[in-house]
Amino acid sequence: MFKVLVSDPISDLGIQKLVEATDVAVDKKPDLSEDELIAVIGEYDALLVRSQTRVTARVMEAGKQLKVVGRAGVGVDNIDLEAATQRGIIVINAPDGNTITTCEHTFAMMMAVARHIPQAYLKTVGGVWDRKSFVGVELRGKVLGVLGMGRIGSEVAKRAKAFGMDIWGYDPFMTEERAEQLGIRLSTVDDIVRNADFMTVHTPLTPETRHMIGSAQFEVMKKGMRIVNCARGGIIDELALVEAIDQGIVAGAAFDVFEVEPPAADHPFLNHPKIIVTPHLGASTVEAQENVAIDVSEQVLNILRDAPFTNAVNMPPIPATLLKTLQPYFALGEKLGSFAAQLTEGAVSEIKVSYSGELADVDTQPLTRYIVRGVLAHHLGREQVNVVNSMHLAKERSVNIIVNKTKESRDFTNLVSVSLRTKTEERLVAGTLLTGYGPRVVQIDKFPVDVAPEGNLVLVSHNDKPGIIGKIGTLFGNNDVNIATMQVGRQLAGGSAIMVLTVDKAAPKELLAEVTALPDLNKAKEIILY
Ligand SMILES: NC(=O)C1=CN([C@@H]2O[C@H](COP(=O)(O)OP(=O)(O)OC[C@H]3O[C@@H](n4cnc5c(N)ncnc54)[C@H](O)[C@@H]3O)[C@@H](O)[C@H]2O)C=CC1
Ligand SMILES: O=C(O)CCC(=O)C(=O)O
Repeated sequence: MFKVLVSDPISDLGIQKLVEATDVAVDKKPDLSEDELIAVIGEYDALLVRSQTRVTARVMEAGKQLKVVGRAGVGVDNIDLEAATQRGIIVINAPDGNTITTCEHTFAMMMAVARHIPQAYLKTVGGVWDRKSFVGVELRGKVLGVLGMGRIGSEVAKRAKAFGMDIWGYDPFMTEERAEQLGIRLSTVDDIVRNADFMTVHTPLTPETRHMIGSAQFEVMKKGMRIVNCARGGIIDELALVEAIDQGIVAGAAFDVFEVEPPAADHPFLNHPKIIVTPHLGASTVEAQENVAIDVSEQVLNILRDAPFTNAVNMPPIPATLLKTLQPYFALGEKLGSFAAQLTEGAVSEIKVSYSGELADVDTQPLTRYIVRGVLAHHLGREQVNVVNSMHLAKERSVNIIVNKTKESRDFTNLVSVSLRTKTEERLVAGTLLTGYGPRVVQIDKFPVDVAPEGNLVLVSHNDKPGIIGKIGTLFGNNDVNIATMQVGRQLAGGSAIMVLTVDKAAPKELLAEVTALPDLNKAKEIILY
């Protein structure tokens, strides 16, 4: 008999299939503290959660029988994925079930902020008949900026059209064709910030999206903008937003999510007259909670019964012998993918992977998944993309994947090359495993190099002229950024060349701008490899 623990409020109807299964016993224990959960988790095979239960490494460690953690919802930021993967615990989510519900909540918030509904309600029930203080604005004819055009962002855009809004969208994976299909204007964050009347965010929280709207954006923002966040706290800098409202830049904001949940009693959003809030209710409808619970229950049953399953957000099993051969390449593959993604500008439409040398004889599919993960995770977030779902996510975004194999591998026993195609360019990064040295990047575009793919790198493209290295070294020194290694690659003396620097800390944007402004410099770009 399998034992399943449900530790958050999850729809009864949704988990009916689990409850009725003759080989499963379900216990519901909501509101457990971490220690209470640790005390009981040892006897369970599966754990079902929403967003309240924090499934930490300690919980996983105590879950000696635990085979699967099911998240009834999208975001898995309350689950320690690394710890789960290390212990072979499969983590699954239900990515589709709450899309419409969250989109509708976004609209509820957008309309509430446009018409001051919560503020007017409070006054009216308090006995004050005040019609002057709450003059609102129409949605019709206004520019709506949507940051993140995935499942929820796309549904928001479709509905906003019915309100007669002019929709400007930004997503690193959105192509012009997709924007045309949706009838929206493919835009940039900067354009949206400068032109939108309403802005809504629908991205995951990643190092790249954290504070993507902060003081720099508020400084140039269109005056009178109204901002909605029903995605994740932290995408918009909370303190900078309050300042922007108080300075009259932002007219109002509606937030369903907070950087820390629940927010402290003295959080500046609470009691602010121009900010309305809900307690992370985006997915809280009867329908969505049923949908996500049904999806996740079905997958949990499949996993417990050893049947095929979908929507795993961490590692799948790979046959032991294949794993032995491929494992050393996984980190290299993911880093090459990430390197190539950071090098490339615009929406990626094709990922071409070539395996040369000894890799030509083995099933490289699991490795391709790592490479695709590296490419996609740069924009989608590492917790959202894994080796189980990376190919599926690429397909969903119409990214074509081509794999070639050849026994020939120039001077290396093995060579993995990853090239990414966008509408305007094709960029290539190739790497190898060198015995005794580990992963190395050996080619960037047409230039041979030899670089360890880790930490903070700066890639400089320039003309091969005397004195350039010295000038760059001086600028880095002046900015207190220590250069650990420097590699220069060129094809012909005096022609175009690249320089790859490994640096001890992130290079500030201003420094990169100074380097780019040097004579004979084309571009300086930061590449971060974890
Ligand atoms: N408030 C709530 O209760 C709920 C919140 N959510 C949250 O909403 C967010 C969106 O969910 P979905 O649409 O289902 O996810 P999704 O994965 O379908 O879409 C996210 C999109 O964000 C894009 N993106 C990544 N980095 C970006 C950047 N720097 N700039 C612009 N776009 C970027 C991705 O390319 C992707 O298309 C997630 O954070 C999710 O956790 C989801 C459901 C309920
Ligand atoms: O379970 C919930 O209500 C939270 C939903 C959510 O934020 C998500 O699915 O990402």
